Amino acid sequence: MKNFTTLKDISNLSELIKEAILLKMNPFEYSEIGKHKTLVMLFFNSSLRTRLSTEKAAKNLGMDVMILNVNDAWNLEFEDGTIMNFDKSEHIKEAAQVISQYADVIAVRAFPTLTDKAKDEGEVILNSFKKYATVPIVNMESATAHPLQALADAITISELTEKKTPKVVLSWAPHPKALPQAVANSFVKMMQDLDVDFTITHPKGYELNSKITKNSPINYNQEDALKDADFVYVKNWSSYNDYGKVLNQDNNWMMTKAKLGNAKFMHCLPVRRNIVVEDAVLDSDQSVVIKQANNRTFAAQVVLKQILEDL
Ligand SMILES: CCC[C@H](NC(=O)CCC(=O)O)C(=O)O
Ligand SMILES: NC(=O)OP(=O)(O)O
Repeated sequence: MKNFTTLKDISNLSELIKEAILLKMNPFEYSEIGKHKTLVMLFFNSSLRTRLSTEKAAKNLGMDVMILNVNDAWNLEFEDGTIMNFDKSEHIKEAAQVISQYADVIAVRAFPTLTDKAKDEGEVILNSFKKYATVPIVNMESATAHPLQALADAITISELTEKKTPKVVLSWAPHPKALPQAVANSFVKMMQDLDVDFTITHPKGYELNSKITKNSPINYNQEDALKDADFVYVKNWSSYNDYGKVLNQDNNWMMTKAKLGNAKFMHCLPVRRNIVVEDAVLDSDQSVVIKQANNRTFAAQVVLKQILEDL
């Protein structure tokens, strides 16, 4: 594996999931493979799970890890040809090459603007690192994708399903802020690659990019969509078509025990209790969010292992 920036970088999903589960059973089996190799993790935005699980994954493989909150360094310019006489001190061309000298692998988190759709869809930050860095790049959530989360989600469903083809529902839920579509996008793409009966449910106006949802069924009636679900994945996202807007905060879309039926509840975390999902769900044995978050380590570890093997 060269880079891990989108789910397209996965050559064999079922094998990757199996390998991740084996790593989970014996996390230090390959603790020599990363010896004298350095992972540099760059955060343009906040994180708890991604930061800690990816560092743990790297260290399980024997890697050294350096972490930089990029906003603590110089303000970076990403446009070519800019006369840099304003608030940007360094161009990505220099920054990416310099960091590449300190790193064997660079991981980047950079959320969308949610105001400039072209810039976000163009994945300017992530693709600038891919263009100017001279080492492999790992996406720790970019403007339109969160592949490490989606891989952990797939591992979780594969481990916990009691059926060959479980019914999986992605349900929108309200949130006080405008959030990215990245997690939802990658989950949709991942479910399209798994043997699941997949449905998306959200209010009108929250359609995700149709180039991603393709022919996955969309049901505007949440209750109907949730019928007989085995896994319910809840996530808020802001409008794609009315880009970055919060059109609806209807708390009738909050996930409740009554709606959940016998399904397992999934969420990438962090989650707003009693806005996105009621306490009773999170505090029940139907919630698998803690197991799901644990699988972030092994999603990152199997990706880093495959990148290290191809260095
Ligand atoms: C893994 C999720 C990261 C991010 N979530 C948030 O920004 C939540 C922020 C909040 O609830 O204040 C998102 O929705 O993409
Ligand atoms: N799920 C996830 O990526 O969590 P963090 O934003 O805490 O990294």
